[in-house]
Amino acid sequence: MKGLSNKMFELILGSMGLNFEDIKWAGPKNVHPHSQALLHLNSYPICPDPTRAMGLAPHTDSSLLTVLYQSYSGLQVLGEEGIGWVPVHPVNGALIINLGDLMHILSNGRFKSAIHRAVVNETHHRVSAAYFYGPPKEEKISPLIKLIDGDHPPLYRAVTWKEYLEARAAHFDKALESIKNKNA
Ligand SMILES: O=C(O)CCC(=O)C(=O)O
Ligand SMILES: [Fe+2]
Repeated sequence: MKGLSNKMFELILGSMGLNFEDIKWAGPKNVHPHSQALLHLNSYPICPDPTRAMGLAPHTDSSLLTVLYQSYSGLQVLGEEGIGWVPVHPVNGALIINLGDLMHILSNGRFKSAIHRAVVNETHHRVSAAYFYGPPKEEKISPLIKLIDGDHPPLYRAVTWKEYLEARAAHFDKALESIKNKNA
């Protein structure tokens, strides 16, 4: 899981013309980043009336990225501008990659964290496993210096993963807003 997450992170950085050398804690190229991760196991029992229950309420993940396995359909992602909830169905042998708020901050908003939720169903006990991948505890995450210029000021102040989780506890879905630079 860690190897896959490192690779995904490297590819995402690459798409912005960057690599691990641009991230202090990630270390030089070809050396694995000193990341940390958390595993969440979710269980959603069969529900006789899914219209009256929510599996997991809408949220963004706080991680840099999340690798998600789901046993049965139920994950939904909120599309942009009136598209509404889009189901993400499981594909045999495939995992889902969700971008989290720390990636949103690190990329200075180029990569948006995805709002998603999980719904329950009448026929299947559903399980999912979410592997949250992020920086080491003490490392501050801020918009990467190479993505900042006169036209692109840093949108967010620097936070550790722990500090960001504290902002989430205090501000819920307004956490990203709460660490936004005033002049940005
Ligand atoms: O059960 C799912 O598909 C979603 C799980 C999830 O979003 C989470 O654990 O953060
Ligand atoms: Fe999530």
